[in-house]
Amino acid sequence: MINRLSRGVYAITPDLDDTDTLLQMTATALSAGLACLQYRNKQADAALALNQARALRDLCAHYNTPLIINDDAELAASIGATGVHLGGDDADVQATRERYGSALLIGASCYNDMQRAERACAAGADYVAFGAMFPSSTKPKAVRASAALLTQARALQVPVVAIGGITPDNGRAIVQAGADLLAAIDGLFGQGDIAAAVRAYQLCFQ
Ligand SMILES: Cc1ncc(COP(=O)(O)OP(=O)(O)O)c(N)n1
Ligand SMILES: Cc1ncsc1CCOP(=O)(O)O
Ligand SMILES: [Mg+2]
Repeated sequence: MINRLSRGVYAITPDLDDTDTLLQMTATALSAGLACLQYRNKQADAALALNQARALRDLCAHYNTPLIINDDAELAASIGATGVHLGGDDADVQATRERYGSALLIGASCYNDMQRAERACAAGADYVAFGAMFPSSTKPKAVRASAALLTQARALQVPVVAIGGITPDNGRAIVQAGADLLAAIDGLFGQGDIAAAVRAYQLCFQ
């Protein structure tokens, strides 16, 4: 079982109804080398989410890449995903850890709040995520976080994820500030050449 994410590119899927398109785009990203994939589809009903999550589980297994399910620990556990990502409107980290034990890796949104990150780690989170680092076209109303917070978060001793408006051009400074993983939606799946975009983000870690 994967219990710690490697450094690198953390791709998050866009809201796509068309499962063939989702799988084709995601396979392209996976083939270029991701540290992690998150299935996030805020528009999907339960049947579509189950169908897409299962298909992504099989694809991620082929590429030996961890799959995180956004928002829904029950879905994550039921399909045998690596883990779940939980934010402020989602289930509590501690309750999720108590319910699923070590079966799920748990990631926690910490926005711009170091105390929230400390609480999440104390409750059993396996990684902490901060952001939005920059204006995000995907989530324009997201609160903004500073790069300095990433540096402080190193002390938590779990992988630090940065999210929100991250591009290959601004990502290097974010890695230098302390991010272990760069999470992106539009900078990857909004690009004409998804594999080239993954490789461009990878350069931020060199
Ligand atoms: C890696 C990562 N970081 C942050 C988020 C945002 O989670 P949340 O605040 O619960 O918002 P939604 O994504 O559910 O709209 C994330 N999904 N992944
Ligand atoms: C889910 C989420 N949480 C904060 S910003 C964001 C969206 C990230 O998408 P993008 O990489 O397109 O800015
Ligand atoms: Mg959420």
